[in-house]
Amino acid sequence: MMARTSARKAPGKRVAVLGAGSWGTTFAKILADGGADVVIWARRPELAREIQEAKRNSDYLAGVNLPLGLRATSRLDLALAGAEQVYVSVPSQALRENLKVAGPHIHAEAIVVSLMKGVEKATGMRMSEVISETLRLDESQIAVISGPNLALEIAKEQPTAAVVSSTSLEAAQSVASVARNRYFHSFVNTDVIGTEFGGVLKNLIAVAIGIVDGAGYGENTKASIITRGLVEMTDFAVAYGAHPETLSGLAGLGDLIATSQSPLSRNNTAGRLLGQGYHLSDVVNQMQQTTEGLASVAPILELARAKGVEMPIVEQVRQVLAGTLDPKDIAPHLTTDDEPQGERTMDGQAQGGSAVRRALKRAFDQLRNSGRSAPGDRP
Ligand SMILES: NC(=O)C1=CN([C@@H]2O[C@H](COP(=O)(O)OP(=O)(O)OC[C@H]3O[C@@H](n4cnc5c(N)ncnc54)[C@H](O)[C@@H]3O)[C@@H](O)[C@H]2O)C=CC1
Ligand SMILES: O=C(CO)COP(=O)(O)O
Repeated sequence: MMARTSARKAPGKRVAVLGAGSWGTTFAKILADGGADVVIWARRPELAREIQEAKRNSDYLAGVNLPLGLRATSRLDLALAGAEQVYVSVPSQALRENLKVAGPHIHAEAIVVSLMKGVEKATGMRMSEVISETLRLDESQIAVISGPNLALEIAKEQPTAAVVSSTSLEAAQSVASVARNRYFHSFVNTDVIGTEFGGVLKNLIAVAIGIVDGAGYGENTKASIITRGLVEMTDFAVAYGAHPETLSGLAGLGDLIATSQSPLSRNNTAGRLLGQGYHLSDVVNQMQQTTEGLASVAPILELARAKGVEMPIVEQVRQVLAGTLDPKDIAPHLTTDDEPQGERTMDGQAQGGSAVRRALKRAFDQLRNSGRSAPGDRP
């Protein structure tokens, strides 16, 4: 008689997810559905218990069944023991304090992956920079993931894609091979700056879209802000060393479209409430989940000033937040009146700003000289 071969699958890579909010929990599901052995850390023991025992997270993902193999704990040491990859999804302003506690339990060779889309208010640092500074890891141990990824849609297994970025292509590919399943596809690139800033900046434009929506403007206004917003995003990111192509990819335009159009977006929702005339304090009280865009406006404008980048839309978001601009006046003033009209008034990314033009020229020169394919999202 022929021996039956065992159908049991080899255990997947052991990974940890820190943060059991809507994105952390959804990402844990993505990883577990892709075959990884996942332990998620929740701050609150009762939430860890609910995920562990009922395979539910009713506060953040009502009605979603989580994978049976997903484990949860409120103990960082248990979540991180043996984890080869650590995915972090806490509010950006809380990253540093969380890493200080988690750091000693993270394996020396683990890859730490940021799922977050904010900058640290006090320092203006990107999340990968905070990870690098706090954990003192080699660059090849840090990756970020960004893209059009509204948590609830993905938790319902609606197909989408994202970009895994690391300065080490090998690290990006290693993460992408784990963060991938039948409904979630991970592309890779090595432009960490562009990928991270794409996620941060689209939040600000989504707040602007929400504001004009709430103020009663229609599709032309929103399309104008999305398009000009992309120019601001690209100008800014390129000034900090990003490839312009990244901003036209999933982590830039892709996420901008998803976030600007969806009522599931907290940034868009917060903007809409501001546009309807609610004060910032009321909006903050009403938002029960992380709304990164509200905290990012001030540090991003400061970083923009440091590089001489003009961001008229983001500047007007700041004024609405400060209560010094009536939401009805945010559009269609896509440029300020008291500044000279220069190349900003030209349309199209190639003419949108001198930083973009310089970067495009640099990229084309490099391509001509190297004969390699353009940087960007790769399968
Ligand atoms: N929700 C989404 O659709 C997506 C969110 N993101 C990003 O993921 C990050 C996390 O967002 P969400 O999971 O949506 O937020 P959330 O508000 O749903 O969850 C945040 C989680 O962090 C935990 N946490 C740990 N330390 C904390 C502290 N000191 N203060 C407050 N909360 C603390 C909370 O308990 C909670 O479980 C953000 O940077 C967001 O931009 C990225 C892609 C999609
Ligand atoms: O980043 C997101 C979608 O890609 C989620 O957007 P919000 O944080 O605005 O909900």
